Amino acid sequence: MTIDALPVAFTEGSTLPGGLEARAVSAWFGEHKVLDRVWLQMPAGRVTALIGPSGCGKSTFLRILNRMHELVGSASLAGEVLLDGEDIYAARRRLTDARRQIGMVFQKPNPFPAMSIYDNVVAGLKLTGLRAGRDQKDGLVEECLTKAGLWKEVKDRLRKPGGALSGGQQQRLCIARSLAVRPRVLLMDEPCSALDPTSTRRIEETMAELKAEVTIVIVTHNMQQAARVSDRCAFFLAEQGTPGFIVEHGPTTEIFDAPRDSRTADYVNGRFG
Ligand SMILES: Nc1ncnc2c1ncn2[C@@H]1O[C@H](COP(=O)(O)OP(=O)(O)OP(=O)(O)O)[C@@H](O)[C@H]1O
Repeated sequence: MTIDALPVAFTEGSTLPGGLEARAVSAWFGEHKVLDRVWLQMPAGRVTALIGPSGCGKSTFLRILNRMHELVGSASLAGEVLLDGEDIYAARRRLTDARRQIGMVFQKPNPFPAMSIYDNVVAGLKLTGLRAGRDQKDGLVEECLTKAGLWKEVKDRLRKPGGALSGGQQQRLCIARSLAVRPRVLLMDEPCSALDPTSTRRIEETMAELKAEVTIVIVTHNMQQAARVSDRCAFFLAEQGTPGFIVEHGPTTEIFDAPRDSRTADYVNGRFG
């Protein structure tokens, strides 16, 4: 497939692609059950934040959403993950398709340090089997670095190594790299926890701009960040050694201002976790 065959942007008023839905997702590491029947809709065009205390299964759930959980030898899961209504775990679906359609940005920026900024952005094309000519690549690099809010800072040094950028710039480079294969969904696992407040703000602005064309699901421990960036929130909890589950989910304003469950109120107000 060539890069041109992939969708670029969506016209206003159209049904946005990129809706993600978890149905009765449970997860195990060996015999240890860490998630119990999680149901969650993550609508297209929205930022969904996964919040909850350490160890309640947020990262595991995020990794299930793009089939990274199965990379761990002892890991197993049950349930379905639907992307635009189709189960990404269906037997006929290829692993590489799920990973291309559902990208991931990690806690610690992980560009290829010796590779140039330019080559970092286009690195995913080869891995996912997409072909692009030189001009297409040039256009793609500018487009993705612009969307990631990095173009102006790096346009005159695209051949410099990715590892020479600041931590915040490296994280935006990783976002640009994820965007280059035109994902429908971007998963972000605590993407700002290693960054200073200014870099954090830049990433949050980038998320606000991106969400119209890429569905975003973010794990964050920072309640102010969840309140600032997300449209919807899901509160996970694992009580006394039991597997993680969702206590409640809904519009972010409701979760923060009028939660139905007292445990949610305690968590978002910093009384535990
Ligand atoms: N590779 C692994 N092997 C075995 N157990 C694991 C593995 N990864 C996570 N776990 C366990 O799964 C449970 C959920 O972990 P997970 O990292 O998903 O939680 P989390 O809510 O994201 O935590 P944190 O907020 O601290 O990142 C924990 O009990 C953890 O110890």
